[in-house]
Amino acid sequence: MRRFALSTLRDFGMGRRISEGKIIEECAYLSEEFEQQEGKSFDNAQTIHYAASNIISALMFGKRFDYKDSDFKAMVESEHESIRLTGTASILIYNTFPWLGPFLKNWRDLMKHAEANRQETRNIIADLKETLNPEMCRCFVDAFLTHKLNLEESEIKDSHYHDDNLVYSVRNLFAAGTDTTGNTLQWGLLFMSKYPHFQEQVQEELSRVVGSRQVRVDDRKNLPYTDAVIHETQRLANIAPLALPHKTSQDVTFQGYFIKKGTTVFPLLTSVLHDESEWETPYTFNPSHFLDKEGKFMSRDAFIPFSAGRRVCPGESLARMELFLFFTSLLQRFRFTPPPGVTEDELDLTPDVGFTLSPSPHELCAVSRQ
Ligand code: HEM
Repeated sequence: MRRFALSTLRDFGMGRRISEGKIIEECAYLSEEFEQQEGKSFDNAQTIHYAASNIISALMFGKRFDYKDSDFKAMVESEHESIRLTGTASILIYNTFPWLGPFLKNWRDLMKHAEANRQETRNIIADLKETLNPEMCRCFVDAFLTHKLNLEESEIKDSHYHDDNLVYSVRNLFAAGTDTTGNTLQWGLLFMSKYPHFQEQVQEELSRVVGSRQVRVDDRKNLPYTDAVIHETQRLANIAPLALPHKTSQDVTFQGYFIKKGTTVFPLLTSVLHDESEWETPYTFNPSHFLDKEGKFMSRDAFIPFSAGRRVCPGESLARMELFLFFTSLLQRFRFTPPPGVTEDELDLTPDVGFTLSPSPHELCAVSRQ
């Protein structure tokens, strides 16, 4: 999937087309939803996932969805549930003994969610096919279909560009791009509520450097403290602890261990992101991990939440742009606090374990700063 999906993304120009503007527009919708809570405590998980999902939707389908659209909500929630199920013990056992699948409730639920999501994707693709104009590419689906038409006209057979692969690619990108960014942003707001002195420093820097205007990607270089807080959020939250399974393409000896060609390998990102020999306080939220003595931003080799090498996350630059703009826009507008009657110490950082790590269900207040 990776090779042709990436070349389609390149044809479509992921970085260029999903402009900063689209994310900024989504920041406004997200802030509006938060504003409507009038400072009362609420669970921000769904709204944040809808916002992240809309960026992928704009890329895949050329449009965003209303947060109240029931088909869209069902699709995002079903994707979230699928990722949770993928990390359950029974599905991990199924991965080793696939014949067990039909006997496992989680496997049957996972298949149900997967089929529902594929069907919803087929419906959206059918609408886009009806209005396809090869001269005017609106989105990833258009780029894929146009490439497919060109191959058919040149009578090239056996290509990867067929309908099933389009559905699977869209689903993979949708799943990979929603929960990851959404969970990270949720962690960021939870850390800010738990550690208000870090939140105040971010807000002080934002007020001093940007003021009340909209933050732009270009501002990042002038916001070292905020950048460090976002990096530290990704490091400590460690939302993709197992990355994705890889397979060795040849026999290899690694740190004295022989690994046979064709062995499935999980690159444990936790072992790097929480490595005691790399980080001064590996288990504590500490933005200084990314700041030098003069307070300038400092990158670290052991910061690999997007993994590394040839299979590094292809959505990294998009995700980094999203995290920066969503996080700064929200902190400019709101102060995040625990619900009334709950102390900062009582905010629980135990993750909800699925294939990704999301914060356990919780509520926060978003108190308007204006
Ligand atoms: C905070 C956000 C994100 C994090 C932490 C993250 C992290 C990762 C990691 C660790 C992997 C596994 C790499 C490996 O195999 O070693 C991965 C793969 C992937 N990511 Fe992301 N990701 C994020 C956002 C995104 C976004 C926004 C997209 C969508 C454009 C995306 C698309 C993908 C895809 C398609 C793969 C699979 C690539 C393959 O099969 O080789 N990710 N991501």
